[in-house]
Amino acid sequence: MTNIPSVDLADFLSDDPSRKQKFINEIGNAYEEIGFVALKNHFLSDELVDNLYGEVEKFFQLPTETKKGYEREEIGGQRGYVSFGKEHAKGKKEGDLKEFWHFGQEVAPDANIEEDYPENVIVKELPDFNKTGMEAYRMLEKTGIYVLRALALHIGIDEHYFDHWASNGNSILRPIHYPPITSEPDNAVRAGAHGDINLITLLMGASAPGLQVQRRDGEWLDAIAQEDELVINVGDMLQRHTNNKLRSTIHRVVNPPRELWHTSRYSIPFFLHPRSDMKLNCLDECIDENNPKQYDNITAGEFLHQRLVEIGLIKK
Ligand SMILES: O=C(O)CCC(=O)C(=O)O
Ligand SMILES: [Fe+2]
Repeated sequence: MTNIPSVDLADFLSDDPSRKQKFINEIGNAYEEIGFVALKNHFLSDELVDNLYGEVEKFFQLPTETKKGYEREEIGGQRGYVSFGKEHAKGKKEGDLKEFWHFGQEVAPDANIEEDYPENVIVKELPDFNKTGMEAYRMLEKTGIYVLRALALHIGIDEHYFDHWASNGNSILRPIHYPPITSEPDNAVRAGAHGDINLITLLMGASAPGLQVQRRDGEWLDAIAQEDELVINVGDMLQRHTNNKLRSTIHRVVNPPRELWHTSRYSIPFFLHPRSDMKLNCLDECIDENNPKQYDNITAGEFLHQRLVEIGLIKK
């Protein structure tokens, strides 16, 4: 049982226009309401997911000193390792009870892209870590672009509008380790209530309990997906661009009950970001008399910078 609607990407990819439209309606309605769906028939194979989890668990088991050697504070942790407790939800002072890794975009040399992304950090101890991470990155990016096509049709803009912005975008794959809890955490939680920064998030790992999403009436619901489903939600950039038509739902990861404190939790979100020069200005299609323009104009790059300061990864 899950509290979030389940949708099937095979419907969108079908030759049957009514199945394609069914997918568009289901995901569009879900994103105007709860802001989350569980998606099956994405492009990640079970084998790739298993391999990635294997590599990620091995990485987080490395000695703390080794992991810290992969930390890149000068780029706000946008690549490599970010230590336990460093990131906090916007507006909260206690750090989240998590450590994580960031894989970023790798643009083909002939892609003719001006954007200059920081280099990925290579883990020397684990020969397959980076290769496996980037394979998953590609499959999640591909899945995400199809989801954005469905959303473009739902909004009433060209199906391929987002393709240019999302391909070679500033997306991040973030394997997270929430370690066992060893003492009373007071106000700290595994992940404090937040909205994601980016356009959409594709999450592997919501088959393990902990993730909760906030309904419009304030109620918190457990978001549990099937093993083979990705949980996909709208982030603040897309909410802003669609003038609140699509909802970036607040979510959090709660601490387990005391008898499970000794267990780790792993999850792997893919934060699909556009290129930094994408204008997030509210789309004309989403503005009318009843819903006037709610946000000032801003680019994705400017918005990201603001938020990285607000969550403690960049010092002003
Ligand atoms: O660990 C999870 O299930 C969700 C993590 C999350 O919401 C995030 O990193 O933005
Ligand atoms: Fe999140």
